[in-house]
Amino acid sequence: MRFTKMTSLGNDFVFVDGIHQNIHDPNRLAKFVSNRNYGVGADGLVLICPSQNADFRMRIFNPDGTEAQICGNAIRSVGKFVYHYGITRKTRMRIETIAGVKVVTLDVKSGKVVNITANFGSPILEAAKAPVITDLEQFIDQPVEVLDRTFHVTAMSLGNPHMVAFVEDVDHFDLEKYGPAMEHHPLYPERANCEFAEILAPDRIRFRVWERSVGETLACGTGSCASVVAGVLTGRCNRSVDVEQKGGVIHIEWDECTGDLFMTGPSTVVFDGEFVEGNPYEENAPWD
Ligand SMILES: N[C@H](CCC[C@H](N)C(=O)O)C(=O)O
Repeated sequence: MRFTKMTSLGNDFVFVDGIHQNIHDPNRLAKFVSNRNYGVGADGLVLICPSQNADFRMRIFNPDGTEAQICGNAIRSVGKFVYHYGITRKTRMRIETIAGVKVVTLDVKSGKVVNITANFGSPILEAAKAPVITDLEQFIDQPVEVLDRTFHVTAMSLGNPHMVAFVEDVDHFDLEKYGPAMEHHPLYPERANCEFAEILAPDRIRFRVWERSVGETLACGTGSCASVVAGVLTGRCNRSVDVEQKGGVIHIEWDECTGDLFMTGPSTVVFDGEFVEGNPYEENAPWD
């Protein structure tokens, strides 16, 4: 089985072409490839599959084997992957996910994909669909007690669940302490990807993320969108924002007319390879 390692701002994934290869039990494969000691090492596994109603279908699995609905950095990387490996000549394509079909556009210069834009559509602000357990219709800037602190939280779905809290001095924020407690907070029946964000300027945000089923990652695409949406809804930022993360900067635009969220940034093909002795389906394996 061949695979490709790609990274988008340090949010790294193992990509497997499921169009030309037959992949069984991707949940288990995800645990194996993601393991940084026994496997390749990644924030998850991405399968590129044929689609009935779009150009391609993407499936994304977390390192614990659970399947997520969508991933912002991975879907942009899928756009680069299919072009880079000549699976398509299109520079604008529709990619199906559990969270719906998203349009991905490639910026190609001298045959190289330099930037990729994904349109995520509108964020889902209805609390019941975020999902958050509350009587409120929307969960915006609401006080939430976590351990010994109260955060003001905005919850939404980008296809996957997010919560955003604004903090001061995010670089010194104790993410290891509050991240897991927030991810597993009883408010979120499906848990949540948690973004702790600092406003640097109306057009510049810096955030750190504690991802559901992963922990801290260097960047999160859907989390960048969620941070800007929360910033706009609470009057903290503009609709066109550069979003800094540990792994780099991504640009987010939230279109006022259509409500669509656009994310633009790079993705790198690091290497490709072939599994030799690793057996992803081994019983009682150390990566379980
Ligand atoms: N890193 C991703 C999100 C992965 C989501 C996953 N951790 C979950 O929803 O369970 C991104 O760039 O949007």
